[in-house]
Formats: sequence, structure tokens, C-alpha cells
Amino acid sequence: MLEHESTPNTTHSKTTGLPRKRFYRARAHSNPLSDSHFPVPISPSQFDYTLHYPQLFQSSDQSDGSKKIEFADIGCGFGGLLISLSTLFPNTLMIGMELRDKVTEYVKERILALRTSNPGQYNNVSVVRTNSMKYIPNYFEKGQLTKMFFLFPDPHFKEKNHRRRVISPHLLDEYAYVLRGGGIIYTITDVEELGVWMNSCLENHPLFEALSEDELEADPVVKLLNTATEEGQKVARNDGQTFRAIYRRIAFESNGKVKARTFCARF
Ligand SMILES: C[S@@+](CC[C@H](N)C(=O)[O-])C[C@H]1O[C@@H](n2cnc3c(N)ncnc32)[C@H](O)[C@@H]1O
Repeated sequence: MLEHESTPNTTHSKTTGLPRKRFYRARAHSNPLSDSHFPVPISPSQFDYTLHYPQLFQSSDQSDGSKKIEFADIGCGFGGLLISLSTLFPNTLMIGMELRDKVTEYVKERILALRTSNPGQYNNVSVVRTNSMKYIPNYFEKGQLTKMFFLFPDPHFKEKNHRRRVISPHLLDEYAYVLRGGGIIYTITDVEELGVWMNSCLENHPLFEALSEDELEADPVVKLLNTATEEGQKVARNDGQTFRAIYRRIAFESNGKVKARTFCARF
């Protein structure tokens, strides 16, 4: 079912500083709380790595059974972020999770075409059609992920629909479970109210802490958030403002003390 929501969209021109009145921008949302029918692995050990990363998992001389997905792009849309990350982190497995069937098929085709035209590249990236609000623990084990992305998620403006948002205190418990200590959640949106919401959920969660300005500056991934995805490019073309919240999963020692910050962006 598609739900159409709109918002008054007034931004300020970067060059003149004057308010730029744009009219109502329609956004088509899928309802993540409705029942969908697609296959889901019953546990992370049932996820078929040979299907998703055939070049890495089929031939015996290249396969590495211990390799697991580390990055998840939640609501990956048309896959622009994954494509950029794939070459930036060629040794890291990553996956996009997308609710819409046709969009997922498009991303699959996009990845296959890139693999064909660039032999040896893009073998570390894949996509699944799934509802991330329901099935994250079916895909990832405790502490498996080092990065999760929530780029330009559906805003679900109406208060009664806030429970459909992909960032919430309850879902952050789940994300904290599948993230490794030191792993990072990246969020960005052009909807100020949603940006405030995502930041406040993360700020108030006991298992997350904000990255410092120096850490944000040093992380090459942060620069991609505005530019790599199709939605980000659309916002940039319209000179729209963006709001990001980037937090780290706090790491604990076995005695329960907070560990020193050990995990940095690797590339
Ligand atoms: C506004 S688009 C942004 C896409 C992409 N991240 C970008 O920046 O271009 C939000 C995407 O999230 C997907 N989505 C919404 N809820 C989802 C859910 N529960 N699980 C997986 N994908 C979801 C939508 O189908 C849509 O493609």
C-alpha cells in the first residue's frame, strides 16, 4: 500500500540567504507495518552467502567461510551508497535492505551490470528485499555489523505514523545488538523534524555516543552521505538543507566498564 504524505518545504538559498519557497513535495511511502510476503532466512546462519556473493563464496581457492556482512544500508533505495562503498571498502561485505520489490530488482540488475563491466569488482555488494523493521535479527548476529546506514529515510510526518520510522528507541535496541562495539550508525535527512527525532533517539539511548567533530572530519564515509545516494543528489540539486546524526555503539569490557574508543573507519 502506498501512502502519500506531503510537507511544506521552505529552505533558504545558500547564495542569497533568502527563504526559497517550494511548494508541497509529495513523498510516496511504503507501509513497513503491513504484511509482506518474501523469503526471510530463519537465522543469520541460513543466509545464503553463495547466492549473494558468488565470486567470493563459490570457488574454493577464493572462498572465505568466516567472512560476514559488515555494512548494512537500511532502505537502500536505488543503491548509490552501496556502489560507492563497494570500491572504497573492497574487502568488506555489504548489503542493502529494501522494502520495495521493483527497486530491489533494479539494484540487483545494477550490481550485476557493474560486475560484468568491471571484472573483479563489486563482488562484495548485494541487496535483499526485506522489511528491516521486522527482520534485522534474521540477517545479522550479535556484534556482526560495523556500520549501519539510514540515509534519507521515509519521514512519516503524521504523529500516528511515527511508529513506522526506521529509527526509534525500540529499534535502536535491535541495532545496538547487531552492531559491534565501536560500530557506527549514520543517519541523514532533509526533513528537520525527522533529523531532530533521529538525533534525540540516538542521544538518549544508553548504548550510543556521538562522534566528535574530529572523528567526523576524518571519516571518508561521512562525505558520501550527501552525495552518494539518489535521494541525497535530489536534495542537493534543490539546494536543500540536510541534518545528520552519527553515533557510535559504545563498547564495553567484560567487567562492564566502557572500553576506550577502539574502532575507527577502515579503508
Ligand atoms: C526516501 S528513500 C531513500 C533511499 C536511499 N537511502 C537514498 O538515500 O536514496 C527510503 C527508502 O527506504 C525504503 N524503506 C522504507 N521502510 C523500509 C523498511 N522497513 N525496510 C526496508 N526498506 C524500507 C523505501 O522503500 C525507500 O526506498
